[in-house]
Parts: sequence; C-alpha cells; structure tokens
Amino acid sequence: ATSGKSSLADIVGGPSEVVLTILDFPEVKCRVLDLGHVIAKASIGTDVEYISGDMFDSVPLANVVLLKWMFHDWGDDGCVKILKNWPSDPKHKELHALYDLFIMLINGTDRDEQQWKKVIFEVGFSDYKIMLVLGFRSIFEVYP
Ligand SMILES: C[S@+](CC[C@H](N)C(=O)[O-])C[C@H]1O[C@@H](n2cnc3c(N)ncnc32)[C@H](O)[C@@H]1O
Repeated sequence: ATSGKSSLADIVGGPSEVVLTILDFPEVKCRVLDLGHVIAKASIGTDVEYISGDMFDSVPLANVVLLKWMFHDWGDDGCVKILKNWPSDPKHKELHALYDLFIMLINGTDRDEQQWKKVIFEVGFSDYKIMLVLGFRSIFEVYP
C-alpha cells in the first residue's frame, strides 16, 4: 500500500528470516523490524527493508503484520500493549482500513484459546480465527 504494492511487516523478525520465503511473491513489499544489534546482522542484498527499532515505540506500516513466535515471551499486559500499538497509534489512523488482517504464529502450549480470547478482546479486536498447524503451533487471524 505504501509503495503501491501489498506490504508485509515481520515484527521482531529475528534471525529466522521467514520473510525471505515471501520474496518469491514480488508483488509483496517486505519489511522486518527488530532491535538494532539483530538488524545489523541481517542479510543485505535482498528486497527486504530492514528497520531497527523497538516494537513498543513504533512499528512499520504494512497491510499485513506478521508476529511469529514471540507472544510467549510476554505476559498478557505485554501482548495487549504490542497489539494495541497498531490500532491506537494516531500516526497510523488513516491506514486503519488496510489493517484488516493480523497474522500471529504463536506457541499454543503457552496460552489456550480461552486465554487468547481474553487478550484479543481486551485489545479491542472484534473477532478472530485460529488455524491449527504444525502440531502445537497455531496461526491466529484477528480482525479490527
Ligand atoms: C522469539 S522473538 C522472535 C522470533 C522470530 N519471529 C522467529 O520466528 O524466530 C526474538 C526476537 O525478538 C526481538 N525483540 C525482542 N524485543 C523486541 C522489541 N522490543 N522490539 C523489537 N524486537 C524485539 C529480539 O531481538 C529477537 O530477534
């Protein structure tokens, strides 16, 4: 959207660089946010835009936000704070309509569906969908 393409932001992309698999889809512009010392070691020479920063301060704009394997590091308060960063940030207000889908790959052993439901509705999302994949992991889609 921001560049005329669809865009995906991998927040706390970390060293796994899952986003590199998405480069097979050239119509999607990919951004990865992580802390400075991790971004300093990121691959260069790809079309991925690497951004160093703290996800609690600000996050890159994108149509789709990928939050993979990170919620287990945070308590409910942290998860709510992370997820509220997008819908409540006035800087991003004009892009709200584009934020129709958040994809989160989470470690399902840490929170069961009821515990996730509480977090998701506390953030203010209106609905969610869970897809069970890879055994104990799940993909969550949450809707504004
Ligand atoms: C387990 S999480 C993400 C893992 C990654 N998405 C994956 O699937 O392997 C670890 C990453 O979170 C990053 N991280 C932790 N706190 C952060 C913050 N406040 N802002 C941005 N990145 C952060 C760390 O630097 C680390 O690369």
